[in-house]
Amino acid sequence: MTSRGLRTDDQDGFDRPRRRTRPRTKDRPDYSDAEIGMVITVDRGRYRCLVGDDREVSAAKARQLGRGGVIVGDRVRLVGDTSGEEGTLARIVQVEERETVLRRTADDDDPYERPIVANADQLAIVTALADPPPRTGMIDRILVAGYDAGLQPLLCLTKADLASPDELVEAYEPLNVPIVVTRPDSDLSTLRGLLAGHRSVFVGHSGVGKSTLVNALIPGVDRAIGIVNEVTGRGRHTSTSAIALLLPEPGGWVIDTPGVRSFGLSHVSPANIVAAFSDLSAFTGDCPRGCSHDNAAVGCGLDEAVERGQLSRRRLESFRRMLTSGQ
Ligand SMILES: Nc1nc2c(ncn2[C@@H]2O[C@H](COP(=O)(O)OP(=O)(O)OP(=O)(O)O)[C@@H](O)[C@H]2O)c(=O)[nH]1
Ligand SMILES: [Zn+2]
Repeated sequence: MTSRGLRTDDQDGFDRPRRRTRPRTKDRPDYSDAEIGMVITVDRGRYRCLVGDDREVSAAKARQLGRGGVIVGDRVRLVGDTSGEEGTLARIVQVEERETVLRRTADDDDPYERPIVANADQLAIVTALADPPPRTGMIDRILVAGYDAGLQPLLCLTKADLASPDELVEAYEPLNVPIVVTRPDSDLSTLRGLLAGHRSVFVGHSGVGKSTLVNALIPGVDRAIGIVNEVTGRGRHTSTSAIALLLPEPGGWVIDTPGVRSFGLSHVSPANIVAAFSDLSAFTGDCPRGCSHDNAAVGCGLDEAVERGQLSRRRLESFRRMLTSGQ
């Protein structure tokens, strides 16, 4: 792989190929026979990587990779001591091209993109039915980020012992998003089935029960459950990085992420989101150039499809509500 194949979120930090007369091999070392690992978590500049099936290697980032640029889910080339033995440290010299990147902006006025997870294919939006109360705006925004990143969404409604899921189920059914409802001691086989063979990122507000779910899905894993410390007033669960965890047979990965307060979307374009829905993109071919496809759009092909009876009004409304949350 050449360094031109790199896709990172911190391009400036990377040593881009420059035009020189010196032999190219000097500029672009060949790491194609370096070992490949998957980054499973990041902690204070140390990257824990899984090499092969069961070797966990701690690694630092080579200086040429600059700031940022390596995130959980990345496939990386490792050199140096990759034995994984206690006290050893390998070096990440290259990031393989990413299939997907889930990102958010801290808020919409802050255009700095914060990539969260690489190479996932499914996005589990975890929302509590109560405590904390569900916020559809937040669900919509995470959905938008997921569609933009090319991830299959999945809505996971927790704490059904505290409140009914009916209203939310009704609101999200038109989007054809799979919905799973859980409560303490619920049978998780439907959820397991949806996760099998996928790399699923779990995203949601703090306290919705992500860690509780992960613990139930993966025997032996001990994700800290958020209990507020009475002395410090802060949550005991202070992890700041995502972590990738292997699911038991039939396999797949869960990537648990720290709770988020907001989900900025200034990096997302409406065209990208429409493209994620084949039932809608079929009608946007005749939209005026640069059509925003939202309620304010004039001559939008989606409205015309509703007029002709080819698209349900409810479906369009629910799509537009989601779209508006991304602006
Ligand atoms: N009643 C009820 N409580 C739940 C359920 N699931 C989780 N909880 C409780 O909700 C609280 C928060 O759960 P966590 O699993 O720590 O939530 P989290 O989403 O991982 O939170 P962060 O780590 O801050 O992102 C804990 O006290 C759990 O015991 C549920 O289905 N019903
Ligand atoms: Zn349109």
